Amino acid sequence: MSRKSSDNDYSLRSMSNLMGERRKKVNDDGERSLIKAPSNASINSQAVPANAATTTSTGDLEREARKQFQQDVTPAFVYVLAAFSALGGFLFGYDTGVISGAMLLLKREMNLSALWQEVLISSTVAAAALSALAGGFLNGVFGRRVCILLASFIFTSGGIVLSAAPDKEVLLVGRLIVGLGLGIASMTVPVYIAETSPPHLRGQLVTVNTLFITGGQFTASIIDGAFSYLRHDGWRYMLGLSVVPAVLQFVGFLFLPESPRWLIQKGLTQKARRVLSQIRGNQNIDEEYDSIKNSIEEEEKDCGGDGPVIWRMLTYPPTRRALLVGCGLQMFQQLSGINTVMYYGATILQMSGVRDDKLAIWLAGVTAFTNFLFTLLGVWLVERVGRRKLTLGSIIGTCLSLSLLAIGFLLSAQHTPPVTLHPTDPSMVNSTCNRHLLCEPCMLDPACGFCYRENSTALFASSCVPVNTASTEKAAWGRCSNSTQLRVHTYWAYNYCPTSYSWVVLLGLVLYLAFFAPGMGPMPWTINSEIYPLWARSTGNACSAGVNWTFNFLVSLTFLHVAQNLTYYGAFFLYSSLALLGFFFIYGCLPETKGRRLEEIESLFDNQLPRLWFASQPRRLHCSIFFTDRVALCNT
Ligand SMILES: O[C@H]1[C@H](O)[C@@H](O)[C@H](O)[C@@H](O)[C@H]1O
Repeated sequence: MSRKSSDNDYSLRSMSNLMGERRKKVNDDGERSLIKAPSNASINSQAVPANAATTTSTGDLEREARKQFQQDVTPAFVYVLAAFSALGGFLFGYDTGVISGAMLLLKREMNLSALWQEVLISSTVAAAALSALAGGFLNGVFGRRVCILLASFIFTSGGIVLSAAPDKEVLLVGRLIVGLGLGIASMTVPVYIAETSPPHLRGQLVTVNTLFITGGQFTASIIDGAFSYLRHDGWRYMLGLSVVPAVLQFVGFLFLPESPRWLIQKGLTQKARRVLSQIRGNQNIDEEYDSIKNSIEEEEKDCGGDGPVIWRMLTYPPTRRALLVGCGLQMFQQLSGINTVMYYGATILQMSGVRDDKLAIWLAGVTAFTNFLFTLLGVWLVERVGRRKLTLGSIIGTCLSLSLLAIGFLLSAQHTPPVTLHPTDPSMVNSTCNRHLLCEPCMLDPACGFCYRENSTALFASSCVPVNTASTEKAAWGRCSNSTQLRVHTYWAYNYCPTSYSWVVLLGLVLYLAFFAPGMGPMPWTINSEIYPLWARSTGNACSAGVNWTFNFLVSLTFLHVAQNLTYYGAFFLYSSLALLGFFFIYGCLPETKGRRLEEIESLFDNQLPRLWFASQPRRLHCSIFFTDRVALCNT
């Protein structure tokens, strides 16, 4: 280290220690409650006396210096912890994403009916919803580290069962096992990262977990694309490869420490001190240790009472409100339709003119990549603009782009091509396909597809014919059942209609991902990892993750039915309205948690829900976090 920088370090460290001493002194004088107390509307900028101006600017300097100091010495170990934990996020994304490509091969090789395909896809999500709830209990009793080890062990076993599955029943068992791992990992990893990160990096590091989720989804689509050429057993590699990150995480966590907060809660104070010094490098940990310990003691007094944690949470107003906000965020994340856009992305791109069916599997990758790319933007923004602004901006953009998507589908439906040929075949007698006179109703009927010819100026010779039950890539009979003929200006459109308005839909899709991915994608996970006090953290995260998986299950399972009943534009207008509802909910209820210590955040929920956010202005944040001695000033 150069002399200059070590001098710098030295002075910053002395300043920090000095500030620590001052805080400690105030604490010793019995003012400790002020760290937590200034939560309510009693403090605002006007309450600061006139002569506070100079104090404030000195305060700003001190604050900057302190921030700089913290940033300069954040030990690399914190990043190692976050990266190994976020492998859980990667597996979340990989295992939910890989199945769509694997299914294309599986349904052919195992002769899967539509029902079996649906069961194999949704069983994992349903198992995740249940195990996320159980994860709350496991986290509280055994700790975060054991739960992450357990999840990676389950992922490994699930991957092995899936890759070796001799029949569809064993496949189902494998998918259920993977779902159990998903539920536990999805609720534990954000909590572990939040509890081990320093406050100024917490949002960013927890958001990295969602970056890993979307990275897992993107990797899954690449692996799907690569192994789709391996017609025989390609799916075994797709499903089995998840074992690699799972084993890596398991081995890594054998050497990584437990969350210091959980250790203090369990009374393992010496061990907690050791872990804190390890993860904070050469920083002074006394202050952080005392603050965690004090808040646990206070929590025990405050939230007293007996009974299961969920009951105590529901009967104690601040945690009840936090739970409502956390679950609401997760519900609106899924109701904004992310997973329908993820599944439907390839079809949307097909509509925009990419006709090659073989490309479909790669096209899903484009959507996944866009989601990943914009989540990266979220990692950059979260500590700059804060959680609240980022989430609000994201959901309003999501709402508008969903409307644009809907308008694109509406325009396509209004200008849908007519059916001009009505070929007869004995099988048509019982088919619904010959009743459709336009492409739109033909496309919405899962039993039919649109077969047509096209030259550079027009579409002609179109018919609505039954789909081949073994493969939706061609028709059951006629021109579009013949792969050779399909190559020469004859096209088979299943699940979409050719349209000249596809660019509107495509624009809507890109804008949707650009708005959703930085905010509504990661923030529900990030915010949930910070809004509950320690005693309620595992249960709160278990409930909110359970809500996320439940709505994921409901939305993806009902999407095709909703589209059939309301048409595609109806479905996307519905998701857009739900996102608007989500905007009002977030506007009224979500406080800013950026930069606060986990121990302080509980006080943000002291107010009635719709007024919550007024209680979270940054000025008070600084009063309460850094200048305990000045809180008295702020309070006068
Ligand atoms: O935050 C994640 C992310 O946005 C994923 O792309 C999505 O598939 C998940 O359902 C969601 O929870």
